[in-house]
Amino acid sequence: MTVKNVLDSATTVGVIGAGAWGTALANVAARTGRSVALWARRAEQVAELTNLRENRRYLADIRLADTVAPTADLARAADNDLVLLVVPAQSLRSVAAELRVHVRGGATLISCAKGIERDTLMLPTQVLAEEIPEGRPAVLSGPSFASDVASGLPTAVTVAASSLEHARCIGAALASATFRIYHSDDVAGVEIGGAAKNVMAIAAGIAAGRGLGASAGAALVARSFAELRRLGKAFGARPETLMGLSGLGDLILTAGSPQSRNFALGHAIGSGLPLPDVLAEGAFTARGLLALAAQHNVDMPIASAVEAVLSGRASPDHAVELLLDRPLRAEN
Ligand SMILES: NC(=O)C1=CN([C@@H]2O[C@H](COP(=O)(O)OP(=O)(O)OC[C@H]3O[C@@H](n4cnc5c(N)ncnc54)[C@H](OP(=O)(O)O)[C@@H]3O)[C@@H](O)[C@H]2O)C=CC1
Ligand SMILES: O=C(CO)COP(=O)(O)O
Repeated sequence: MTVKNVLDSATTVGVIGAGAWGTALANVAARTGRSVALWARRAEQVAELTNLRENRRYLADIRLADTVAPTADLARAADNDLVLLVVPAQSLRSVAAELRVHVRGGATLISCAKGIERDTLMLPTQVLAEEIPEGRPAVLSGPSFASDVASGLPTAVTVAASSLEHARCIGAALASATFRIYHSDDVAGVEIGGAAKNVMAIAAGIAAGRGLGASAGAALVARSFAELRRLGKAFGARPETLMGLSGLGDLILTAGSPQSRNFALGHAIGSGLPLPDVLAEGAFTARGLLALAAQHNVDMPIASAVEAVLSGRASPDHAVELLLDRPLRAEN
């Protein structure tokens, strides 16, 4: 498929994964007038989506658009020009491996997951390139809660691909009045921001749960961004990407809102409450993030504190003490 016909009005869309984000993105694609196949792995979920036109477990009170066709048939969702992969980062490889035989050569594969694969330290588009070499990988990321997007509230995200023209075409194919899509060719920059901000949002939640106050919260976000920027720079990410929607924008959203599942996990840890049973990608990415940082000689004390708490090596209070005990230094 050429980049040109990504823009074709006949371009078809498949969404792999019917959680909160996959369901919201299926509705987003449907807004452009396209028919969308939405794949869920469980037949009973497909039946519910088909009969109720609602995803009660993951995105309650939002009506599934009429042109979204739920399916348990992976081939049906994969056999499209644009395929959005919206499963957790740690499941992406196994899903992509199954998908490969069904994908059209040259199909655009858009990773919508935010994380780092634990065993390989790969970013999601690297996993896609390895598992489906016939596809053309891209990433969609930015500050965007599924429920906001599905409710039609204004949202802006970034799509990145190795070719800027490819990214532009994807953006043009999926954008709508309330879903603005900026384009970029800084794929690693966009993916690092999305992975790191989830870990930082856990730190912000822990601080809020411990009652450390708004000033500490702001300091934590600023110093979290310094860590994200240092790691991004080591990967060759552009400063405007890191300061843009997928970096600073998403950090501000998730580290500042109890609506974030990563923040909510941190808040529960900090306040000693039962942990919420939701997908908090930062918990699966913290260790990989630190391993990548170590490979690049990048200091990430906040991410390190989060990992120490998650692995049980430090209590939240001890982690805070360690951060406050660090030597005073120039701000960078
Ligand atoms: N929610 C949001 O606001 C946003 C989420 N994202 C990212 O999107 C990704 C998905 O998140 P989200 O949709 O919110 O997560 P949810 O927890 O809402 O849903 C996860 C979905 O993935 C499915 N799934 C889990 N494991 C597998 C597997 N091994 N094979 C196939 N399907 C699987 C689940 O199916 P089942 O029900 O059968 O377990 C479920 O449909 C994450 O990386 C997240 O960071 C990005 C931006 C916004
Ligand atoms: O990535 C998100 C918003 O941009 C969703 O954040 P949570 O996964 O923390 O809910």
